[in-house]
Amino acid sequence: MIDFKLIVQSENARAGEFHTAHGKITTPVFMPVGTQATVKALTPEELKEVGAQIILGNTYHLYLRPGTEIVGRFEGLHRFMHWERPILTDSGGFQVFSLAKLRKLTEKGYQFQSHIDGSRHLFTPEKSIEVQICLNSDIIMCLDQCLEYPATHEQAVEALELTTRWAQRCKEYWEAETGGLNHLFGIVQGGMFTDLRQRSAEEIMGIDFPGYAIGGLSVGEPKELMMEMAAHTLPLLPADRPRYIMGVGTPEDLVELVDLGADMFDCVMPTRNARNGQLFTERGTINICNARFREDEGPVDTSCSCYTCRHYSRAYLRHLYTAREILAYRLNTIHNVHYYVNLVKEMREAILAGRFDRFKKAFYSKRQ
Ligand SMILES: CC(C)(C)OC(=O)NCc1c[nH]c2nc(N)[nH]c(=O)c12
Ligand SMILES: [Zn+2]
Repeated sequence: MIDFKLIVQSENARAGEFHTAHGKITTPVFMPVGTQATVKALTPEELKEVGAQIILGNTYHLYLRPGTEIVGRFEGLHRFMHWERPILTDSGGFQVFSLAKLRKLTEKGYQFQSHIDGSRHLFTPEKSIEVQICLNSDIIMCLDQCLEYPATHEQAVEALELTTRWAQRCKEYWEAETGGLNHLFGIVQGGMFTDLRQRSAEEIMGIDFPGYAIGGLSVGEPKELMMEMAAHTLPLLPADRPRYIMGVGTPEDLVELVDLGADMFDCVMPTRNARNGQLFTERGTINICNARFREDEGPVDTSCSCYTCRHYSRAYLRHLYTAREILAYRLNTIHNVHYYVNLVKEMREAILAGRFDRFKKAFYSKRQ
């Protein structure tokens, strides 16, 4: 079982820690996304330097390419990609829907055609767990049905009921196959309906998992609706287990959700926006290609201690980006991932010091 320890709770914000087969994780934690066994543009050494504790991989992508046979040769992802710290793998559900062609959802699982070579596959809950065990990831996710937005109450009921039946199948297969080498997290769905979020949470908790994720958010709904669903669902989850909000979010989202009691986050924003020239600072985001940075000798953010901010000016980063130089993507990504990892680290420190409210006020006051 998981040894999640709550170190302090101020209001709803929590600081905790738990162990995995590849080391300890302190929460709140941000997980950089490394979909195809790499956090794009960074080496594992650079990831460590920016403070990443754990990264996310995607079962759907790695199953299709390079495939479990090759990753299995290296006894899993860690040796294959030279990352010795924890890895969380997503189960493939929502990737099938956002990437695969000609996909069909049946009781058995997802039927789909690979977006790479058109080959046909059936991804069942058991198959997803089998692949994640082969990847040797430290936290594995149930195969769920992530519902698009908007959806009717009826559609949300169907999706949460399937998600519950699949969660049961995932747990049974996981118990038979590993019995605890890794942590299997359940995923709560229920669309944008508080009654269904409640029902999904109760059904998933009824199966009992080491940790719980809230899925189906940041699917295009208004921000206040996302926050309403999170605010309703988070307190329902057991206090002694990690709570993971999937695919979220902006820096503001992370501050709000930690305040509501969330512990774990993953999001493509820091890495994807870095490649689009959008950089995060304590005053908000900047687009580095903007002409106003042409002669700016200052760092991206004067309060940032990352490698990029210690050695390079905005003028140079703007030059690299407008010239589409490869180094632009690397330096931008180092800064953005450091920003996100550092933000949750500062929140943890504030919670431990009993001054999270002051932290939150200061966070917003700088972003006027
Ligand atoms: C559409 C985007 C990616 C913006 O957001 C979501 O889909 N957000 C929800 C989400 C992200 N990752 C998930 N993994 C799984 N298993 N299930 C989910 O619901 C999700
Ligand atoms: Zn920086």
